[in-house]
Amino acid sequence: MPLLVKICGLSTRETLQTALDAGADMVGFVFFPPSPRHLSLELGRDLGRQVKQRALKVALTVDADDATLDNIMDALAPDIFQLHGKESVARLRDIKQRFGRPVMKAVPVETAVDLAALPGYAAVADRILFDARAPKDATRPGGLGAPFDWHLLENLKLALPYMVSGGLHAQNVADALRITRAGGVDVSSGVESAPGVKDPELIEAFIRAARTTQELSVR
Ligand SMILES: O=C(O)c1ccccc1N[C@@H]1O[C@H](COP(=O)(O)O)[C@@H](O)[C@H]1O
Repeated sequence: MPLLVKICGLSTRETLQTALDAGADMVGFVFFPPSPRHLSLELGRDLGRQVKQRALKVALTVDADDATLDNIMDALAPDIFQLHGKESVARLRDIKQRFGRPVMKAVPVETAVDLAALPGYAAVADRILFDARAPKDATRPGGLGAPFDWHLLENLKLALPYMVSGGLHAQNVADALRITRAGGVDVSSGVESAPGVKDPELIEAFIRAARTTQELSVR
């Protein structure tokens, strides 16, 4: 299976174009007001049009209600929802039924105990995204540039595609992939010069590093 590379938190036409031209498989748009990457619906609509099916459009939400998801559907027409809050298995099922889109459930990881939630989610989600558990006083549950202990996933057996995120950047993505054997990687802070400010060169370097790892592991 080819490696999936997702660049998340894009908020300008220029950096979205960089991600598309560099070959991102998924481009993520954040709809969560406390985030420095939060998009208005109008900007989401504009950026969504620019994608032109060159990558999958991912709508990142955190415990969003139906009205919010309705608005995002109308503006962005996402290919997949990334649910990054405390959404229950039942809520995942509701969202899939109501919106007819696949869902990627973010699972926060700090210790092995956090993996106990997996069987429930795996029965409904289309994909799992492992991210570092945010500190209790954090203003958001992700996008903090912090990694988790990738060795926790070393012996994972999951009959579902999964991606890894949290504190990734061009210099550590190879190690993350080697240890976790994930089918995809997702980055936000590691391709920014400041919170919410994407850096074109860092985006290109990240995608290049991830693809190089992929080529080496195929040989
Ligand atoms: O990017 C955000 O601001 C964000 C807000 C709320 C939930 C998740 C968020 N981002 C996601 O977090 C992970 C890790 O990001 P980072 O590379 O460590 O900055 C990634 O999946 C982002 O999509």
